[in-house]
Amino acid sequence: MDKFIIQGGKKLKGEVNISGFKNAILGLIPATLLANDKCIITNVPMISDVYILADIMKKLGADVFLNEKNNSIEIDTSTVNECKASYDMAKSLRASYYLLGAGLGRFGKSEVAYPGGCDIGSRPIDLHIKGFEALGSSFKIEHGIMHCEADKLIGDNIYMDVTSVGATINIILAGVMAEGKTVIENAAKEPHIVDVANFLNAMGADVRGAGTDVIRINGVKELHGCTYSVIPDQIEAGTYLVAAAATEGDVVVKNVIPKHLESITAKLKELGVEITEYDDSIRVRGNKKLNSINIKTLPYPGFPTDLQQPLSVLLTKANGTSIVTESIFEGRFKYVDELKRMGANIKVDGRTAIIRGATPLSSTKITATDLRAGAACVIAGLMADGETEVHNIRHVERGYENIVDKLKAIGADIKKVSE
Ligand SMILES: CC(=O)N[C@H]1[C@@H](OP(=O)(O)OP(=O)(O)OC[C@H]2O[C@@H](n3ccc(=O)[nH]c3=O)[C@H](O)[C@@H]2O)O[C@H](CO)[C@@H](O)[C@@H]1O
Ligand SMILES: C=C(OP(=O)(O)O)C(=O)O
Repeated sequence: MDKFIIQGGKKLKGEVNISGFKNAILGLIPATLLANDKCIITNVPMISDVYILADIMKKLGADVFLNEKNNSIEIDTSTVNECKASYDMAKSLRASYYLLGAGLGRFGKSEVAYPGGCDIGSRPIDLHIKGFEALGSSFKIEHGIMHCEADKLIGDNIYMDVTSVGATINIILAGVMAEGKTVIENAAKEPHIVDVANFLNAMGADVRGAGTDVIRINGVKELHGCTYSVIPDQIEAGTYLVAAAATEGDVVVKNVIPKHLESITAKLKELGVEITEYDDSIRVRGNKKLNSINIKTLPYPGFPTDLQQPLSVLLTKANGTSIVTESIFEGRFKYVDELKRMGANIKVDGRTAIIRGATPLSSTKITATDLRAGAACVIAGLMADGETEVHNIRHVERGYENIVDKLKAIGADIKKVSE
């Protein structure tokens, strides 16, 4: 098991380059199954979730070449004849459920073990199933394996009563080669949905309206390979913006789409952090005195649940009481116990955390309970006096490419060591 050792109190300064979006590439890789051809994807983040998904594609029979040097992946799925992912293949990541929709779209049949992923609360898939059934698929779970099967997929109108990113992507994957028109109403609008739709369109699909709450798909007979570049990771970018502010630093976060980051930059400005936006970068200058603020996580364009944990750490530095409401995942406050051990004054009541600041954080041993909780722990270590050990960093490595090198390059004192 590896851990991070961080000597806190260093102001971050310089430039950091943002990688491709984890939550987009995790949809794009399963989507390649629909092509029966070769796809080349660039700007791929080299993170453990990508390695695991690439391995699953290999086990399904695809020809996969992951090029770490130029952050690309080539996937030829013409050698795949069926879509069966066992428990051992699917258990370690949530995104394995996209194989259900992609396999159904390509073969009319998919068998995928119930997915794993971060322990951040219940992660139902009823809306995914509702969508597949509307397109004509049957569904059953046997011995932990989900089975979908359709003689023929036929487009339909699907209304989602809860806005779900995963279900929106999965229904698009199943619907692109369905006969006729599929309409998804109350669709999620996250940038990664637009990225998956753009990728599928580059493969010859006809998906319109992604990024709005009505997505219209005109089914096509077949898809072909393409070359495509993943959008920048707005959650990684938001994490570095917060880390810079938390250390009262001065950092330019490069290779971002500022529009995707509006909900976080607006909150940072409200806190009293100086933000300057350029075409594809954002400069953040921290401030010693911060105002307390309230945040509520919401589907895009609201404040993202994935940045709730990193931003909450910064709120321990703000004067007064900040209230954080987590409306997407009920289990996303586990990191609070770690912060309390560092001296934070935080009370959690159900889906709300009340953070009283400003409280300095003092270093100790802390443990990442999930991916973004891990990012929060790293930021806490950067803020604290003395040496902080962050354990269970495999969670962090699921979603942050080269985090140690990137932080070191902007002045952090952080290293990864084996326990
Ligand atoms: C809306 C939202 O912020 N989604 C986030 C969610 O996507 P992810 O796709 O994991 O989660 P969903 O968007 O599907 O879930 C949103 C909400 O819908 C509910 N739900 C979902 C599916 C379903 O079939 N039934 C159901 O009731 C969930 O319990 C949750 O409360 O986690 C990802 C990784 O952290 C983030 O990148 C996404 O931005
Ligand atoms: C929880 C996350 O990832 P996943 O849904 O892949 O578990 C995340 O990206 O914050």
